[in-house]
Amino acid sequence: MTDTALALADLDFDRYDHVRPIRWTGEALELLDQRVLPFTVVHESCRSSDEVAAAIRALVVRGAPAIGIAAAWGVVLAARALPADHATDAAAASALLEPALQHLNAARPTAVNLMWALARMRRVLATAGADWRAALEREAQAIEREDLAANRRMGALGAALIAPGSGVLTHCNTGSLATAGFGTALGVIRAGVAAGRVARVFATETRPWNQGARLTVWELGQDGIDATLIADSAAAHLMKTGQVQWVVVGADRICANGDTANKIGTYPLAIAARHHGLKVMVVAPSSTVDMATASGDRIEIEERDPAELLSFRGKRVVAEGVRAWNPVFDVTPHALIDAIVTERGVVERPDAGRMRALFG
Ligand SMILES: CSC[C@H]1O[C@H](OP(=O)(O)O)[C@H](O)[C@@H]1O
Repeated sequence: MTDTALALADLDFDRYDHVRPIRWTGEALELLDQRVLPFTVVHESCRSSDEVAAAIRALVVRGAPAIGIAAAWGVVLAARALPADHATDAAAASALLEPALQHLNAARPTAVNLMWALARMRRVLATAGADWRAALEREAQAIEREDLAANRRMGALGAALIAPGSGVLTHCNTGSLATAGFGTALGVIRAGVAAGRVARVFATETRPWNQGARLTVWELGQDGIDATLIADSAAAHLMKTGQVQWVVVGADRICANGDTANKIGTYPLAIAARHHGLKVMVVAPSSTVDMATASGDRIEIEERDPAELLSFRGKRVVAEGVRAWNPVFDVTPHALIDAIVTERGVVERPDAGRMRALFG
């Protein structure tokens, strides 16, 4: 039974939301450039859907929910770029905007939140009246608002699973930087710390892009939450010491049977956790659940430029002529996951039947 007494009634959410990756100004989409955090805080201003697609592709904005939100605003920018007299109704606009939506959709292949957000914007175009431009803006605002509410609820639900005095290991960045705020797995950690259940936080560096080393420990530090950084390769050794009881991670796509695609390195963490008797919690909003994909072997795993492995901040760190392979996600089988926490509820020991019971 999941205790929702951790409904965070007394949690000061503003204390936990210092960074916001996305800000709509009414004219442009301001994106916190995560490529240069934590030492440089600079925003990239996107004034077209193509600029948003390029920013998603380049990881200016990253994190499954955040790229869905950014893409939704990209559709708003594309609509604003249509000459006022050019598309008089939603049907005409839908046809004219489709190339922009397809370009946004192609920015990154693994996080289903991107496709989910664009499908919501298409539904608006298919049903809106003469005020379709305003309807698109309202939908992008709703997607962002719903994500923040989902993260706060998941924080409560996930923290309730963690016994007081526990240690938690997290991977990649799943915080305010990857969402509309508060975070998914980091939201559970924030709630767990606030509720006195999480006593120790460890974060992996998360090679090669170092989301953990550059983003997670910085983001938690903004909240005054003490986190210990470890090398990815130290995770199993840490588990052996008994300092952690949970591995808590996010997701980019959760399949109909509970198989979960997440940042590369999640799969070996789950294997090591099972070997050492730790539990694995996946935390993601229902916008990350893809019931149309039966199992993890059908997920397209993004492979990025090998230069992300061969160089660091533009400086080559490997001898010339060396080849690299750079898949940036892997799939954790549902059998290695103890709980999938969503805003609709918790699926414990996920399998196809238990996923269907919650997601239909
Ligand atoms: C709540 S973020 C979910 C997910 O997205 C991250 O990937 P990336 O940094 O490449 O966008 C990572 O896999 C997180 O767990």
